[in-house]
Amino acid sequence: MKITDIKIGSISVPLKTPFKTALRTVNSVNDIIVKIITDTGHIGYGEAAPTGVITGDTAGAIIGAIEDHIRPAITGLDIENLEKIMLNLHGSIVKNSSAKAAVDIAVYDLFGQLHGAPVYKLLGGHGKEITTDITISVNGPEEMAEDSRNAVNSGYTTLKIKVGKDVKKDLARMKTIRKAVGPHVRLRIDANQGWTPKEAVLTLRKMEDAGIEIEFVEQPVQAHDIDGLKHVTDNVSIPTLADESLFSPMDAIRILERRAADLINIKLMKSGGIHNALKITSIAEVYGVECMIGCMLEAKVSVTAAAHLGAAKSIITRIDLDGPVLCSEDPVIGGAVFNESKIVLGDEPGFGIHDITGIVYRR
Ligand SMILES: C[C@H](N)C(=O)N[C@@H](CCC(=O)O)C(=O)O
Ligand SMILES: [Mg+2]
Repeated sequence: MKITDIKIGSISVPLKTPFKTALRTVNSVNDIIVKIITDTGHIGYGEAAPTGVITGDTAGAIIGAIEDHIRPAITGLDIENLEKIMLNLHGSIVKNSSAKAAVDIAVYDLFGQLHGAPVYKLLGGHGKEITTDITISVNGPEEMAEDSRNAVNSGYTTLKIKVGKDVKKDLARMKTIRKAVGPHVRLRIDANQGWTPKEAVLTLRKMEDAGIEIEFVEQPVQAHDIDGLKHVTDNVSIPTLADESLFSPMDAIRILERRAADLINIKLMKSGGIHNALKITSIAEVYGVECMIGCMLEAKVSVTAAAHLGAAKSIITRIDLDGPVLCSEDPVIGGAVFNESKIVLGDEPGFGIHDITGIVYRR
């Protein structure tokens, strides 16, 4: 099963409601799709999310990285030799983790098809059903409380609350939401780098003092500020989780060796795909640190791939794969079934993706 071509296209899917974080406001998922074609007629699908404010990757840069660097480096290689493909993929260009993720996902889709098995079984096979949280966008306290109540009524037992925009309002946001949903709903918060280390400690301590139970705080401070992240970790009881600070396996070693965070968030768009994400899970196992598997604003191709990884590895104990349920349409035929908080993986080989509607390929 040799790679003969990589086609590149794009999809645009409107969101149900605007997605708002401390970093950006978005109304639709506009992602790059790759389709790897083999000499045996098999097709592997992948997806890249151009999340410039987090990865630095834009749509144009993703297309350029694949066309000018990745495609020439892996065309002609046999899917049987996954190791060689991954060496060439990751050696073809530095950074560009989203472009690498899209191609890595499509290659794993083909690897599963080659072996006649769903990818989660090839990666460890821990389980085939997982439960995701849902994100509550950052807005005024009352609007967030209403969104939280609606999510709980739809069956979500864990909410990921976006904060970090206008620090003075964050305590009010959390008090109002906790009151609205009651004591039994799990609340995790994501500041998306919106606080200084001092603001983070002060705000989180106020939340602790107010008796607001919080599962963990995600990325309280700027991505590069590992000292600041450690300062928060050392000075509040709420566990911290590194997101934007941790892209690569080397980042994982640096953060875990210093005990700068209590938990880590793996995203295929940051790690450059499953190959490196597996290295991060192994590092986390060595340090005994549990992981979350997360996503950017992504549609069902790449989130299905992330779900297979999340289902395969027992060190991944938390799931933030709500991209597809935030979308108002699903252009992907096949893949995992996303039914609100429940994600069920199929038994078809690879990722079980059959087609994507409304896609325009470049060549
Ligand atoms: C969509 C997911 N729940 C999420 O919040 N992901 C990111 C932000 C993604 C984006 O801006 O596209 C996160 O920070 O965890
Ligand atoms: Mg985050």
